[in-house]
Amino acid sequence: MILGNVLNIETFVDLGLDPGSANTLMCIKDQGIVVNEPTIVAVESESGQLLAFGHEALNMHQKMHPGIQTIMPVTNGIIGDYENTQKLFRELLHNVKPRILFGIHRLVVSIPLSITEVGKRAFFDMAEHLGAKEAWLVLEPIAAAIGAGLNPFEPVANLIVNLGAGTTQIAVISLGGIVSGESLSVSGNQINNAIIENLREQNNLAISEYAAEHIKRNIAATDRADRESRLTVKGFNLLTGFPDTQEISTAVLREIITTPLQEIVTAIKKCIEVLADKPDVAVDILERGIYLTGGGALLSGIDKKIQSETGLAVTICEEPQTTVGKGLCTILENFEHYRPVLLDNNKKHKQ
Ligand SMILES: Nc1ncnc2c1ncn2[C@@H]1O[C@H](COP(=O)(O)OP(=O)(O)OP(=O)(O)O)[C@@H](O)[C@H]1O
Repeated sequence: MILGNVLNIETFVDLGLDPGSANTLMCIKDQGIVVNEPTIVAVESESGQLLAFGHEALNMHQKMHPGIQTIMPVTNGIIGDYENTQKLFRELLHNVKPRILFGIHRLVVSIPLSITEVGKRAFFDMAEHLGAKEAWLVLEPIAAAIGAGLNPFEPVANLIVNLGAGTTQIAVISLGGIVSGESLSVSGNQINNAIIENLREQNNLAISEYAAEHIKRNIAATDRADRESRLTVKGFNLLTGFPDTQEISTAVLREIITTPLQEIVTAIKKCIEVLADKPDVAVDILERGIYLTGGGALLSGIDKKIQSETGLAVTICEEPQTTVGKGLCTILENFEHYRPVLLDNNKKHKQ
């Protein structure tokens, strides 16, 4: 409830949290996405004191001196560093506008398919530390399906592929559950790593994560989506021991990212192949195709690549990096309707 437009303060809110390996999104019921920041903090190495978070910390990444450390506390969609995740979420919440006066009533967090019971417990503990009265979890592909405007309860199967930074989540969803699913630890980060490793080995050029990200955003997954050209790549020449600039053809760079992309395509195919004993589900997928969500769906030509390898139509969802966040908003706004797809911590919720 808004306390006052003049004060611009909320009392208790229902909050959605999409804690990605690269980006954290938060949404508030009836207000949409209110936070979209990189999942990173910068801390003082000795004391661990927080110096910066989100975009500001990302700008410091890989440019620090030994006195400063940057940490990406969420790994593959699960909490890797509890203390720094908590610091980050607290700061992000503190910056939410309109200000939250008393705290969180209901918190819904998206989690990857591969999460363990310990991983779920970490999110429930985090919710308690953040002062949430109720905590709920939802599998990321289900939140993505809802965000894409699909009805997860329908007796019709939908194939969702969420291409994040740390994981690729592939799921066939029908009747509110996962018919066939796979959580692959090959996604945007692994494509960047392939670029970094190949240029180091083949060109003796050491480049930053930032440079690899820039390259990836300027090449395509298939030659049919790419206009052949050359990219200027700056880095450190390991032979001369000096900074260096090299012109590298997009065809060569595209070849470098083929291996991780092929692993993603193979995993999608496997998820479809296990449907041999469920022909009706397979027919639904044939008719409806594949829905791509997550920031990785923005890789130029990835739809064409998956389409040519699977023979299925591929739809890239609008603003795919926010599809899960949009799904969380929809869940908060229709909580009782979506409750069957949510997991709680089996504790009695505080009144
Ligand atoms: N234009 C683009 N071309 C290619 N890749 C892109 C583009 N824009 C963003 N990405 C990639 O999208 C990924 C981030 O997507 P997203 O924010 O959905 O991931 P995340 O939710 O943080 O990760 P995860 O779900 O794995 O925990 C990064 O790997 C980034 O490189």
